[in-house]
Amino acid sequence: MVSRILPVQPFDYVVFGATGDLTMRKLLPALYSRFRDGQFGTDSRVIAAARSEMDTAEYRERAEAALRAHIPGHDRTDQSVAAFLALLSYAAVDGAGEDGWAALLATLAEREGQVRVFYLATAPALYGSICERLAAHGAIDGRSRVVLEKPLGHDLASARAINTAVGAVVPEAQIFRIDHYLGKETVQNLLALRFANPIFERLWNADVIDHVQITVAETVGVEQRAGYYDTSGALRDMVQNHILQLLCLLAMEPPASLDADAVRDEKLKVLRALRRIRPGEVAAQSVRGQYVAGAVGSQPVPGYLTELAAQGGSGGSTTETFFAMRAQVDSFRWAGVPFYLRTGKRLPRKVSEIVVQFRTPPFSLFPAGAHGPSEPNRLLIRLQPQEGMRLEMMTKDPGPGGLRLRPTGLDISFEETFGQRFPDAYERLLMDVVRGNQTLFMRRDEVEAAWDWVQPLLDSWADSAEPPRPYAAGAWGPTAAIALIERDGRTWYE
Ligand SMILES: NC(=O)C1=CN([C@@H]2O[C@H](COP(=O)(O)OP(=O)(O)OC[C@H]3O[C@@H](n4cnc5c(N)ncnc54)[C@H](OP(=O)(O)O)[C@@H]3O)[C@@H](O)[C@H]2O)C=CC1
Ligand SMILES: O=C1O[C@H](COP(=O)(O)O)[C@@H](O)[C@H](O)[C@H]1O
Repeated sequence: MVSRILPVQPFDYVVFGATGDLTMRKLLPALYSRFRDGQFGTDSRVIAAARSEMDTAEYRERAEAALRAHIPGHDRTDQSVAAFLALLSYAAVDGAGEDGWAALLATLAEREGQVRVFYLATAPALYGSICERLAAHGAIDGRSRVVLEKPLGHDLASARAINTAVGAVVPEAQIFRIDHYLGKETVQNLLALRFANPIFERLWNADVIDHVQITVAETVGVEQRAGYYDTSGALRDMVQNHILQLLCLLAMEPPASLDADAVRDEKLKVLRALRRIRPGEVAAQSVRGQYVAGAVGSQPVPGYLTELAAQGGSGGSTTETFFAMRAQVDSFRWAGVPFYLRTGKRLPRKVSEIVVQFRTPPFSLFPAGAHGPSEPNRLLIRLQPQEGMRLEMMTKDPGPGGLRLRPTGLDISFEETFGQRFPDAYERLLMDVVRGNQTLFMRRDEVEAAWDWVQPLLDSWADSAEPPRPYAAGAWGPTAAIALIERDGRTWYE
């Protein structure tokens, strides 16, 4: 159980894209978990919308199967599942046309005055047209919120076009651009780590920190999402949003308050301070890769192109499934401190981790060799799995006869410390939308600044005849990714 549940006001949650992968794997389980924990009651409703023709009974069957597949048995009861399913109804609606809107609007009209959330879990190309129709039908009022899934657009121009189309009919204060990484407990903990613990904040600068690494590694391939992934790739799928958000939280100045705009203003400054990559520097500062057949956890797995072909994709895709980069934040605080970023599919382990490596002492009393190994201090922030933190430091190896050092660590496992289930990121975010709290959502200028920074990479790849570098599934990306950091005399933490 999650501690201290603050109930939210009754709502109607309308999910467009309700038959899709995201709804089934994440949104319905998150809503169920919040219902089971008593955060909302039977006076709220979930209205599932997609084009497929089916009735509510059939949708509830699908939803039940999804809950059974994605919520562990010890976290659900037949009674609470049945009570949750009773809140669901289905409306066949075409977000790009006129079919089905009358029935949806009639359902909404049954609860005038209720908070309405319109969650757009569809392709981003539909966001503008769904919002225009919602507005034209009078479904948007001061109590409505619209949630936009990531990645918002395909590049800077399309992101701007979507923001403009949605912004023309929905006020910015009612738009929630979701990045589920911001809903992860360990990501929010970055704020607590930095700003509730002065010992760290005083060290959080270029005088003390040598470099920062952000790794978001996955063992899975493209799963059943090849159609989406092949048009996206690692840069759009993971870096433009999740990894840049992590970088912002690590690098930003202390906000004046936890007010949504105060936090988002500081993140925006980081995005704007990120050094733009010039076309001639792309190859030296970044590496893109694509996996070929290999083995992950001793299981043989096919290459990306084979997985793509199995889902009807055509050969010769140059979509990157791995990306690494040396980024630089041009500010007083971070001058000269590289931020090494990497993410990929079919890597050896699923791990999301931040490594803050501190500088070595200006003079060593313990030269390496004579006194055992010499390792720099590092703060490891494990976002998932085994969430926690570890401060790596040198200690004296116990025993007589000389003074030898040994690397040891101060470890905090969040699971052991708090002894409770960590809610899925979507649980927190879905309820924040109902509350109208935008702190953990991205503002228009933030999203566009992030696209603005990645755009030169996208342009350079589009102009280049060079394909991504191959790497065997189960390796840490192409060898060029190792060279990227080792050229600087540093090494990836593994
Ligand atoms: N899946 C994931 O893990 C993640 C997904 N996302 C984002 O979430 C969004 C949805 O992704 P995902 O669930 O994977 O996609 P899917 O392709 O699995 O689902 C798309 C959904 O949109 C519906 N849809 C398509 N066209 C229309 C239309 N004209 N009107 C109404 N509904 C329509 C489809 O149903 P039907 O065909 O019946 O209309 C289906 O329910 C995307 O923007 C994606 O980038 C973000 C993070 C993770
Ligand atoms: O947004 C996405 O994130 C997932 C990884 O999320 P995590 O919470 O499991 O770390 C990724 O698999 C997917 O491709 C991407 O769209």
